[in-house]
Amino acid sequence: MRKLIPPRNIFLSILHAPSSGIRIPRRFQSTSPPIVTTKALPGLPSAHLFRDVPSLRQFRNSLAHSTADAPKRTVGLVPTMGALHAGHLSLIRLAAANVSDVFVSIYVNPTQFGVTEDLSSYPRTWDSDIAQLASLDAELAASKALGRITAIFAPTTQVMYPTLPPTSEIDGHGSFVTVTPLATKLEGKSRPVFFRGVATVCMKLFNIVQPDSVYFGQKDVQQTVVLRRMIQDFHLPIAFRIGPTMRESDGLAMSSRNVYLGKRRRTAALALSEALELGEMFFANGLQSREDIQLSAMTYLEEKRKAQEALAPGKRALFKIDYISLADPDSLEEIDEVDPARGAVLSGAIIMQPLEEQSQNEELGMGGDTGPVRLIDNIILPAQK
Ligand SMILES: Nc1ncnc2c1ncn2[C@@H]1O[C@H](COP(=O)(O)OP(=O)(O)OP(=O)(O)O)[C@@H](O)[C@H]1O
Ligand SMILES: CC(C)(CO)[C@@H](O)C(=O)[O-]
Ligand code: BAL
Repeated sequence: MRKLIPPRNIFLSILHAPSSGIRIPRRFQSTSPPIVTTKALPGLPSAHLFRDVPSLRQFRNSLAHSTADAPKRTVGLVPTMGALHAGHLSLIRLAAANVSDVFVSIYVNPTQFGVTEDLSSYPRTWDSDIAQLASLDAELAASKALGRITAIFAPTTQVMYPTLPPTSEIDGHGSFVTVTPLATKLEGKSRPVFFRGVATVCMKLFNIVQPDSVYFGQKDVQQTVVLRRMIQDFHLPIAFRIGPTMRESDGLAMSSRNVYLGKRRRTAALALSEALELGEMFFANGLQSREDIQLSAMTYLEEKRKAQEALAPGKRALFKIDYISLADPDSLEEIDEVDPARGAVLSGAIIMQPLEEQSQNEELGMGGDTGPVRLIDNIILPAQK
């Protein structure tokens, strides 16, 4: 069985990276994909795999100039951490509707994981990722979409952090992008280095790829707010696009981390999307106060939590509630009343606890439901037109 939280002493295991002389802790080393510079991928006839910056830049530059028989091409970047699912694919489809060349990055960025978080066990599913991209690219070709997947960027950590080993320590050294106070709210309260890591790696990806547009999912709403602010504040000439949250048929937001949920935890986890839907329903019926929206959602979620607590250990899936927030869509400040001209973001986070007792033949998730799993979700309460 895999443990989700790496033991602290993993930091004692330091490996030597011979080509640079930089010592990179094992937890920051990439295990997959194969080390190559650029090569064609099976099932992806128009795509190249890049693992370093110069080769990708060369390819990117070749797209920047029109020739007598070909117009200038446009590049859209979809950053991911792999373990692809329909949410990621929807962003690639959105990109392909807007640009000629879709670049997909697959990189599990160490600096956005806190020292006790699930970096070492984060799902890495390279073969399945490539198979899904191949089938999507065939779909794009058949549908005559504007764009195709033409580059997959899967850098190593040495490529992404060329001078200093990356750090997840709050006071660690390195070149970082910080976006405050946005990054300190909500997710940032529980994951203090998270948005520093996200903003830093996205700045690197944007500098390397130089995309015309970038595509992010609504599911990670605070990430979109932080990155949009970063693009604005640093005058990056990039269009920022957000794709809607893709959900399972029962409403659970798709997430790479859902693979850790066996049937019992997955069923209990629905409480989060249901609570947000309840708040949304009140808003849709004309209610605008925090009490009517945030408090109703919170009360519903708390009742569901207590209902699990009341069950026997072999039957229940305990979870902790981190927050239910009703916030302004740009500042993420908590609000008492939704301003109809601005709308609001209703968001939440819960932490599914490990199962205490498992029954025989129980359907378990990856890792045997032995580690905590953080789940987030949100619903946009739209501004009135
Ligand atoms: N359900 C979804 N619908 C739409 N976009 C999504 C969904 N889930 C993730 N994305 C987007 O895909 C991009 C890459 O996300 P990432 O690789 O971290 O996957 P993830 O499912 O969010 O993983 P995690 O479980 O770590 O949160 C992000 O822009 C993210 O918002
Ligand atoms: C944007 C991102 C790829 C940066 O590592 C990651 O935070 C994600 O997948 O949402
Ligand atoms: N989708 C955000 C990546 C993370 O939770 O680390």
